[in-house]
Amino acid sequence: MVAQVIDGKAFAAKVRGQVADQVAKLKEENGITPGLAVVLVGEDPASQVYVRSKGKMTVEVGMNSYEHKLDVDTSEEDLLALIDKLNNDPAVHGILVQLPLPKHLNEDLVINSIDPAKDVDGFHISNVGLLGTGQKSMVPCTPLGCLMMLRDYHGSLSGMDAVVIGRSNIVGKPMAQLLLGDSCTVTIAHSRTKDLPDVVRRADIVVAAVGRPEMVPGDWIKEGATVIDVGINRIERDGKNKLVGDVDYASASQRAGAITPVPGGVGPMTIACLLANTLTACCRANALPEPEGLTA
Ligand SMILES: NC(=O)C1=CN([C@@H]2O[C@H](COP(=O)(O)OP(=O)(O)OC[C@H]3O[C@@H](n4cnc5c(N)ncnc54)[C@H](OP(=O)(O)O)[C@@H]3O)[C@@H](O)[C@H]2O)C=CC1
Ligand SMILES: Nc1nc(=O)c2c([nH]1)NC[C@@H]1CN(c3ccc(C(=O)N[C@@H](CCC(=O)O)C(=O)O)cc3)C=[N+]21
Repeated sequence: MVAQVIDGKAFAAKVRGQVADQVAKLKEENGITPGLAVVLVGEDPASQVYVRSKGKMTVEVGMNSYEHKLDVDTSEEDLLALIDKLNNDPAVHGILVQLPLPKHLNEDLVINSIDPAKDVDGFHISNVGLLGTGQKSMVPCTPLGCLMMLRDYHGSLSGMDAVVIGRSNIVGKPMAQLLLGDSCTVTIAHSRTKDLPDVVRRADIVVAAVGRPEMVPGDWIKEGATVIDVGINRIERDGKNKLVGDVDYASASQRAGAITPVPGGVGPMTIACLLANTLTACCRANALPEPEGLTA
């Protein structure tokens, strides 16, 4: 079997188009422009690339983008003061603090100081709790993007066996919650999982969020399964820098029914969902109806 490629890049462009339409409507009918503030501490090159790309796409859909670049040795006090300012700024509907933060900053403390209503990453404990109890929340962008692609491809996910490899707070755990919410039978695998190949072989849906280049080979994939590859790994091959996922695409695409590529799969959907979340936050802040099809 040769897998159908799930084109995250094209899907993301469609989602951004929907967001742009809604933003135009908000401006015209309500005189409101959604605003997204992105905070970057330090000069990690990969983070700088993402932040630039987020800023560009924010402006492209008609939103205001506020970038705050702080020195690598910024104190916790100063960072918290900035977040407080953004929490109280009515022009800012979404706040994203780029992770990882430099070691001297307490990530949990920083994230939990963001107003949950503006927490477009969905990382605040209050949003995590709301998601876990099936209540309306801000849903983390990467898992939301994966869910949108799965729903688009399958329609209903009800009753499917899903295996999520990885249990991080930003991808694995919220992904598992969303799949459970769509009535999958969910297994969360991690570095201590016994017989990982056998666990993965049972899955109708495999979501790989590990951070290990091409660690999932094709022969772990059940014939016809859907594979969502979250991994973003930079490697050197044949003297060239390459971006590869956590799944060995060449072999997995010979067995899967559908698969997301890297690049051009989950990554672009993450940014599209960040914009969708900012729009949702803006609508909620103004007691306006929420955009349809852009939330979980
Ligand atoms: N496309 C996108 O938009 C995004 C992509 N990413 C990418 O996704 C990947 C995962 O990110 P993130 O969740 O933040 O990573 P973390 O490092 O926080 O988590 C990795 C998880 O993988 C598990 N793991 C590690 N080694 C193995 C192994 N050999 N077998 C099984 N499980 C293992 C770990 O288990 P344990 O808990 O036991 O240590 C952990 O739960 C990275 O490549 C990252 O770059 C991340 C965010 C967004
Ligand atoms: N607070 C916070 N929220 C995040 O959502 C967050 C974060 N911190 N820290 C880093 C990770 C990673 N992440 C990606 C976003 C887009 C692509 C993306 O667009 N990737 C392109 C390729 C980009 C390239 O060429 O480097 C693709 O896969 O096609 C990848 C990764 C968001 N993250």
